Amino acid sequence: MSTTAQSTAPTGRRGRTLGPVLLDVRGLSVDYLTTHGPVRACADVSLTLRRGEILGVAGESGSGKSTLVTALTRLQRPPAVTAAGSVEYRPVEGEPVDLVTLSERRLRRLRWRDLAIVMQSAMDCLNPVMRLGAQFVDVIREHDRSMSTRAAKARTAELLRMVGIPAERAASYPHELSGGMRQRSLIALALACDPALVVMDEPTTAVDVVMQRQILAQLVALQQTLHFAIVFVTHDLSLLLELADRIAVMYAGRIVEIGSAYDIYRSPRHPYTEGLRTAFPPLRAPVRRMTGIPGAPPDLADLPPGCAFAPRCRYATDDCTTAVPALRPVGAQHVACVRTEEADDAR
Ligand SMILES: Nc1ncnc2c1ncn2[C@@H]1O[C@H](COP(=O)(O)OP(=O)(O)OP(=O)(O)O)[C@@H](O)[C@H]1O
Repeated sequence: MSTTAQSTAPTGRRGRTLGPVLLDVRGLSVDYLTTHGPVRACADVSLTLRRGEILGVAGESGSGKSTLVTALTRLQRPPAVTAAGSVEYRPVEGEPVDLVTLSERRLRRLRWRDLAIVMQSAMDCLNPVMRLGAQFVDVIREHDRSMSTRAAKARTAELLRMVGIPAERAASYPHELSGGMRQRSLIALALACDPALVVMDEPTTAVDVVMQRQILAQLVALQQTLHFAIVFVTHDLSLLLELADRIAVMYAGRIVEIGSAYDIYRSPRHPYTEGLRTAFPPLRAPVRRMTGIPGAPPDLADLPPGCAFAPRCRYATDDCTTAVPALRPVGAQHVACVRTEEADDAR
């Protein structure tokens, strides 16, 4: 059965009006084909993303966040294969397309111009032997052949300035920039062709906390001006509580809770979300002792029966081991837990 988590809310945080649905993901499953058989790292994920919305994806290391977003953008590499599901992308003009089955040629046309991705490590994405500006000009001109090199250079300067990098740094090689500048230049590059969707996989893990906050503040400001949608992946729930309109929490390859950042902050309904929230308290919350979630995430090749979180869950009973719980509406969120109501009483 497909687990569905639709957003019907027309407004996001800060009272922003969200546009129509941009991405409609249905029953997406991704397997890693290993010598011991397939390992499902993304299981039956369904979600929608609206124009201008920021969706955060949170979860511990190994929960399947990167697998999900690389499958969304069709950037997964063997041994990963999309085993089931669809990713419907609805452009402003033209018919919706399923990114899972779209031809490589049509997909190439969508990249950068419709969907752009910012990965964890700028060094893996930037060409080390090419000056920064030349890399921008290449991307800009590949998608707009009518633009002169001169105009593309002017656009590069504008993009760099947008993220607080002096335009003359276009002449630098990536290794001549600080880590923060490299990450910011990747964000600028992602915005080069004015995409409707930017997917970001831990885009600030390589920089220190102060730089991280600066980059995120800049990102929010840009997003409010340019209105692109963001799927933002991180293990740090506190960061998403500040940034995202909605948050999807992943555990063992599944979405276990999805809801508005406000609701997830105020009243997490899945015991795993509750644990994550305690492990990553909101930045502005009073200081208190941080506690991790006891135990470790399961081996995806050897999942426990029923709810994969049950062995670590303080509310678990035998009921939890009979079947994988489906996402269901609980209050304002969707939660995959059969014990939510009982856990609420115990909280
Ligand atoms: N190349 C691979 N071969 C086999 N299994 C893999 C491979 N890459 C990932 N996996 C499996 O997929 C799971 C999810 O990995 P993924 O990188 O999507 O998690 P993540 O939540 O993004 O973690 P992180 O925060 O560490 O990047 C891993 O725990 C592992 O079991």
